Amino acid sequence: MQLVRGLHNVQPAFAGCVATIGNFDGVHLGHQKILAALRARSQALGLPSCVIIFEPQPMEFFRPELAPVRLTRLRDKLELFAAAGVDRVLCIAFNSRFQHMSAQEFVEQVLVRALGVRHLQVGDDFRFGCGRSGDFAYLQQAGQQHGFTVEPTCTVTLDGQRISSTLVRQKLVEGDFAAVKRLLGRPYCIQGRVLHGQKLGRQLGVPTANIQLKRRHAPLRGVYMVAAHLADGRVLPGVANIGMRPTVEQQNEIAHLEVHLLDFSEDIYGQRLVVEFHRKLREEEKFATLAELQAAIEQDIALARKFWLIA
Ligand SMILES: Cc1cc2nc3c(=O)[nH]c(=O)nc-3n(C[C@H](O)[C@H](O)[C@H](O)COP(=O)(O)O)c2cc1C
Ligand SMILES: Nc1ncnc2c1ncn2[C@@H]1O[C@H](COP(=O)(O)OP(=O)(O)O)[C@@H](O)[C@H]1O
Repeated sequence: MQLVRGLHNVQPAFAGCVATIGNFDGVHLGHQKILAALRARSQALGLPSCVIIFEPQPMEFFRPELAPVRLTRLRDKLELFAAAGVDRVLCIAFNSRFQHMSAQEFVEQVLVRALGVRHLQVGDDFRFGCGRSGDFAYLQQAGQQHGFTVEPTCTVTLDGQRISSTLVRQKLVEGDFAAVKRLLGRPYCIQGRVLHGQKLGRQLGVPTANIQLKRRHAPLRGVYMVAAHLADGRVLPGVANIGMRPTVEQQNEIAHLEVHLLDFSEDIYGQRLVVEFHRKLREEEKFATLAELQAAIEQDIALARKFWLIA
C-alpha cells in the first residue's frame, strides 16, 4: 500500500482509480463494509483503490476543543487499510485552503483533476465541502458530468444501532469491551513505543512499561485488564492504567498508559507494544501513600490472574 501525503504529491500517472473519502476513525465494521465494496469495485474495474483521508480530521482543525477523542491514529488507520486491501491512501492536510473549498471545487480539483476518480464509494450520510454542501445527490450529478459512478454503502447496524465512531467511544467509556469488539470486529488496542518513566514502578515491585500517548486524550481512563503483544509476537497478560497518576505526580496534563506484564522481567524499552483492552477493573485514584497505591495494584494483579486463570 502506498501513502501519498498531500495533494501536491499526487503523480499524474495515478490518474484512474476507485476512491472513498472519510475520517475512518476506528475503522469499525461500517467503515470495513465501505472498504470491502471499494475493493470489489477496484477488482471489477481493474483500477487501484484509493482512500482519501484528512490529517488533522476536519473537526480537529475547525473546533479542536470540541473534536472527539481519536480512536485510531494515522498509523493505526494505515495498518487497518492495508489489511483491507487498499492500494493507496491520499492523506490531505486539512487547512484553510480546504476549509473554504466548495463541493464543486473539491470534486474538480481533487477527485477529477488529481486522482481521475472513475468510481466513488461513500457512506450513505457522507457530506463534504465548505458548509457541508456536497451530498450524495450532488456527487451523482457531478459524476454524470465528469464520468464517474457513485455508490452509497448502506448503514451497518448492531442490535438495531447504527455503528459509528461515536458509538464505539460510548461503549469504551462504559467499559463494554465485548460490544466494542463486536463494533470493531477486533479488540480495541492502543499501540506505542515503550519509553523511560520515573523508575518508580520497579521500586513498588510492579515495573510498568510506559507508552507514550501521542494525543492529549485517550478514549479510556482507569485501570484495565489487558493483553500486550510484544514485538517478537508474544502475547502476555497484564494490567494497565491510563490516567494522570495523581498519587505520584502533582501536575500532569497528558494521560499516561502504563502496563505491568504478569510474570515478566525483561527489558522492553524502545519496543513497540500493542495493548489490547479486555475489562475495566476500577477508576484511577489518588492514594495518600505509595504503600496504598502498591496494595491497590497488587489487588488489580490478583483480579487479572483470576480473569486469565493464572495460578
Ligand atoms: C495496574 C495499575 C494501576 C494503577 N493505578 C493507579 C492509581 O489508581 N493511581 C495512581 O496515581 N497511579 C496509578 N498507577 C500508576 C502508578 O502511579 C505508576 O505506574 C507508578 O508510579 C510507576 O511509575 P513509573 O513507571 O514512571 O516508574 C497504576 C499503575 C498500574 C500499572
Ligand atoms: N513485568 C513487567 N512489565 C512491564 N515492564 C517490565 C516488566 N519487567 C520489566 N520491565 C521493564 O522495566 C521497565 C519498567 O520499569 P519501571 O521501574 O516501571 O521504569 P520506568 O519508570 O522507566 O517505566 C519497562 O519499560 C520494561 O523495560
